[in-house]
Amino acid sequence: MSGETIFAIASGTSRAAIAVLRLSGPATRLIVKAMVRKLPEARAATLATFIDPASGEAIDKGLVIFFPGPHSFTGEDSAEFHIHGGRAVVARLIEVIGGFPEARPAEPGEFTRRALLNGKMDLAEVEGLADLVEAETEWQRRQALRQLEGRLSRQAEAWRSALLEAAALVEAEIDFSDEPDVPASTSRRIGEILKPVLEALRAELSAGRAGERIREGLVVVIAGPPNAGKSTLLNALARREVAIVSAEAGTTRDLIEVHLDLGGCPVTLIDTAGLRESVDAVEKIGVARALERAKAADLVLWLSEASEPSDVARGVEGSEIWPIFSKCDLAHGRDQGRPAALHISAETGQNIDLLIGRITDFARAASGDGYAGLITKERHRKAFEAAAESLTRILTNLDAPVELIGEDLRTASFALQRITGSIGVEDILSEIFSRFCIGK
Ligand SMILES: Nc1nc2c(ncn2[C@@H]2O[C@H](COP(=O)(O)OP(=O)(O)OP(=O)(O)O)[C@@H](O)[C@H]2O)c(=O)[nH]1
Ligand SMILES: [K+]
Ligand SMILES: [Mg+2]
Repeated sequence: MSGETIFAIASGTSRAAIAVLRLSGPATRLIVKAMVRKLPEARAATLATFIDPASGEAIDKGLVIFFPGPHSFTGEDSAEFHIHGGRAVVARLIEVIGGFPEARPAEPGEFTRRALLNGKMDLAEVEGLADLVEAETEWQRRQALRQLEGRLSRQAEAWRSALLEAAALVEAEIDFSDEPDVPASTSRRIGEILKPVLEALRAELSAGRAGERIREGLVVVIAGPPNAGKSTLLNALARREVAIVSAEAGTTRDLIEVHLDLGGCPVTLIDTAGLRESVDAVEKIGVARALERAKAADLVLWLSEASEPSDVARGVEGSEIWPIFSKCDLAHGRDQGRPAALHISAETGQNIDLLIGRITDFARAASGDGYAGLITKERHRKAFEAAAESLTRILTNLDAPVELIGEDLRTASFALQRITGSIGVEDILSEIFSRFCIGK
């Protein structure tokens, strides 16, 4: 694989002042030299005229940076061309580089894949990088950067070396002792080594899904009867006209999503079709989708007009549901005496900021107030749980036969190794790299 030299525009496809083309692989030196006449100093941004080696014609003037392997992102020779971002410039450069028989366009995430294969990054760090590229809020950015910088990896490795230390004691017993039982001093020492690891694992697991919530964002669904003002509320919360509003019941059919950043906390707000028994085939589908999303939501804003009997959350039991009364600017909306619920008007803006404040508080609490623990994905949690389970078994029965202790140590160690990807990662790799963009 590393016999091939790959290239891609790493700066996205939209028009911009500057575009960055990335190149990595053994033919990098040859291509750079051919295009700027001489190999530039390593790792220094160098002004150069890029030429088409076939005709000698200038393509553009810009910066070239050469990163000799192994001290590069991918671990192999690589380079960046910073060119003007015009479509014709980019197209010509791609054409010329693609004309080298040694070079081919990169697959999504292929630069990072090479970094992983060349040991420049481990799996948890790659996940952090993918999350950083996708981060939309400050909390997501910070969490992703911590993982990219190796915080999760280092901790998993530290725990694993403690397990190896315990395993060495167990091995010594198996090799050198004829006794079926572990001497008390050895099992005490094993307990001393493993107890803090188990406690730390349990502390991490006690944060629930906070890290995953930060990564994925909280889902808040606006649901309720037709014409309650759901789409109007979505627009008010998003502060732009996202959904169509009309006096006609049954306006919204599809799910309409907006991404909000509530104090750093990512929230996906979803407007849905008004819930009613409909004979219209399309509206029926809309109602079914609305119910499905509401059931899976972290929070449902159940909106209805104060003048109407509130038919709270039919069919969405199970989620956290807040009854909210709309159109409180209308006279009949006010005198209903429903103090428990929030009365809002998207028309006048009454209590909209209060509602945003409450959703923000809910979202922040549900995602652990910014969370700074290690678990950001279900697979991390599964691995921690598996390790904790094996360690619990050992610590509750330190007098067990050494072979059993050894077996549990191996299981725990494997679980932790899956975090950094030193074993059993093929299934996870394709999932991760399918999310990467071209040029990363
Ligand atoms: N007076 C007043 N009218 C409102 C308010 N919110 C919405 N409306 C009106 O109520 C009507 C229905 O609003 P929509 O936002 O389309 O209601 P919806 O719940 O999305 O309706 P469906 O998508 O059809 O289920 C429109 O005519 C809005 O202008 C409000 O706070 N005050
Ligand atoms: K409507
Ligand atoms: Mg609507």
